[in-house]
Amino acid sequence: MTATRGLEGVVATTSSVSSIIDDTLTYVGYNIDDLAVHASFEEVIYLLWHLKLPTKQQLAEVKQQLAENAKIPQAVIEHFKSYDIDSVHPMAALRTAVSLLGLFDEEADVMNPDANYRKMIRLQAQIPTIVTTFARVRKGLDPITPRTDLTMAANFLYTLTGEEPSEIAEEAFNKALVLHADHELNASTFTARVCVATLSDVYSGVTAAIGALKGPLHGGANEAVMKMLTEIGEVENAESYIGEKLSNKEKIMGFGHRVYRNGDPRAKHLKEMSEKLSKLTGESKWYEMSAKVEEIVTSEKPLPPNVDFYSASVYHSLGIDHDLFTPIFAVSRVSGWLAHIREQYENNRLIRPRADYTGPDMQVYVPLEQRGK
Ligand SMILES: CC(=O)SCCNC(=O)CCNC(=O)[C@H](O)C(C)(C)COP(=O)(O)OP(=O)(O)OC[C@H]1O[C@@H](n2cnc3c(N)ncnc32)[C@H](O)[C@@H]1OP(=O)(O)O
Ligand SMILES: O=C([O-])CC(=O)C(=O)O
Repeated sequence: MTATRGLEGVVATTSSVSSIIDDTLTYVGYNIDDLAVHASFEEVIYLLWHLKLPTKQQLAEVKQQLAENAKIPQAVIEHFKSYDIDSVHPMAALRTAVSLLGLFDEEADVMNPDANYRKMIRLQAQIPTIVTTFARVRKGLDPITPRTDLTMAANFLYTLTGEEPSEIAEEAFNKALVLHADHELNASTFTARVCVATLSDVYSGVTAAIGALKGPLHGGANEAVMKMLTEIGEVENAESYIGEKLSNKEKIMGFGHRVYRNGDPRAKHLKEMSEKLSKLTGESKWYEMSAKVEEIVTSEKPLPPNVDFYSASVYHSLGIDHDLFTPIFAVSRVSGWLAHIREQYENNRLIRPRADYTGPDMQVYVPLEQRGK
């Protein structure tokens, strides 16, 4: 048995949800470039869960179901007030809150497809509310109940800030949600599938996935990109900052990808949005600095930007706190996790690979009292 480090190139499942072939990303066969320009996030949710685009009526129904289920239990809000909220990363809070949600769901362990679908709606609807409620509670502000007449993109920004977003802010946020929704067998989706393949419940699968998304080699990279841009500070510092990192063999956050070789097709849409928004806010330096970093990195190494790189300046321009960037990734990606969880249940087999043992062999047991200090 020989191990493939990081399972690179290993095909671990079949899936009809999304594909990456020759650097082209599709959701159920629809090119991400079309979806980014034309689709609402709600349409994408329906597409990923039903493997077809909704009719007008189906879209209206799913929107209504999501809107009606967006309120979170008061106990989750009280829970946010029960610890030192300023010392907690919102991804850790989200991971725990989603697990907690499961305790208030009478159907948490009911495993039939209809009950699972109702849980999918509840999780998709409530995760955005958890994120914005956490963000407000830690600022000493009252949580805002989501409105039933707003899109999911608008509702997120509304429940975060208390103000209805501008058209351009809603458009940018919707596009970000569409672009992050699913991505074949990425680390967090794989985690979700491994978890539910034991026939564990949907809440366990999503909680596990949030834990995997949190890391800076995956979803956590968008916050790390913003940290880097903040450290660079001004466009003219980019050259020396990046040069030093590269010569120290340090990773540049937001660059590189396990699957894409010629670039992440999502990045150009976020780059365009980043430029548009940073001009609009009069703070063009974040876009300019990002573009400069891209120019420097790509001239040194064959490492194009990934989805996390320009999403950082997009969210910053929308006035969002930097540590909420990865939770926003989860707000979108939960749609993909749930689609994969559903697919896993439909054709389940336990996921249990092998390890190539490299530890010591033929050891002789020494009694405790003979082992020295
Ligand atoms: C939504 C997402 O999850 S997108 C990815 C988000 N993560 C990041 O942006 C973090 C930065 N990027 C990375 O760490 C990597 O490119 C990953 C994790 C995305 C992909 O990793 P892998 O396919 O395992 O590549 P691996 O880490 O083995 O790197 C291969 C080589 O490229 C280099 N490399 C890869 N990414 C980078 C980077 N961002 N900056 C500098 N060098 C890099 C590595 O140092 C390594 O060089 P070596 O062969 O000389 O040792
Ligand atoms: O697919 C991956 O490895 C990471 C990624 O880009 C994503 O999850 O969107």
